[in-house]
Amino acid sequence: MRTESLKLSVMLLRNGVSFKLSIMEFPLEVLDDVKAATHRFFNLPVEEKSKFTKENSLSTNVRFGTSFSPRAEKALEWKDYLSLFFVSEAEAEQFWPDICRNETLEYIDKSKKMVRKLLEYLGKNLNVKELDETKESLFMGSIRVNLNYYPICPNPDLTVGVGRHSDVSSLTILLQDQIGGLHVRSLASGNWVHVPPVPGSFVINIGDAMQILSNGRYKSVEHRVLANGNNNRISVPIFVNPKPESVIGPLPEVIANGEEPIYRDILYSDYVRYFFRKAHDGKKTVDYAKI
Ligand SMILES: O=C(O)CCC(=O)C(=O)O
Ligand SMILES: [Fe+2]
Repeated sequence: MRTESLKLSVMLLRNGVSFKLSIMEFPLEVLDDVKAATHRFFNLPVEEKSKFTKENSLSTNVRFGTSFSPRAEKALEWKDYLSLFFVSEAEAEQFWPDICRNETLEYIDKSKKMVRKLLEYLGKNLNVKELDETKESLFMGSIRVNLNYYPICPNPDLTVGVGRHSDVSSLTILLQDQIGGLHVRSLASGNWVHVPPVPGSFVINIGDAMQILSNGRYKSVEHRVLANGNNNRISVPIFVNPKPESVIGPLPEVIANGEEPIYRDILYSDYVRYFFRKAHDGKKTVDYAKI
């Protein structure tokens, strides 16, 4: 298998600075394979894809859909997606679409080492000495992968690919193709900054769960994707989340020195439910957890 070192750029960690964290081995073939699998799935006839809609899917962990929150949006987001919540290989074997299953499982599997490394690194700044079982279930207790497909949009000025939002994750590992269109909002200037596709790299987003667990020391990154009038685009984010049944709040290590908690303890699944009830709306969701 071809292995080449992978550039990691961590964006907007605290004050709008984007920098490279470390270099590690990652089989780039796995990334090519999951991107090809994404194209294969979305190229299926609509009857095939429709087997995985909310109404038809045999599992609540597998969902094909359009847009984000169609009933709440003023203009539909120009995006189709297949969302896969990972339970086990056996469950995936049974319910995930054959056409992209193995490639997606491999992508998750190969990403785990990198995720641990990133979380250990981020944890150090929070006085978290090691990723023991408790911390693991808070930071990386569940995994969701989305295969995103943004079709060419005839009127790209009238809508967006994805509206401005932050992710509910602790970390998001985002693989994008070469088309471009992802923007992040600089905390320092408030300006939108394009995240240019760099072959063989991931974009790593800090998500809301990390903001809450770190008592606001790490800020989740606001981002959006513009609609594109000329090209189809794909992306494949892995959302590294707390376990749905975890109670998340500022970590004891963070507030041990007397720091005032600014977030309350909330059930993670309640937070996620709240997030998905409304249209994308910037970073307001995280205020739900404020004291
Ligand atoms: O497609 C992208 O680059 C970003 C997708 C995204 O923000 C998401 O799925 O939450
Ligand atoms: Fe996102």
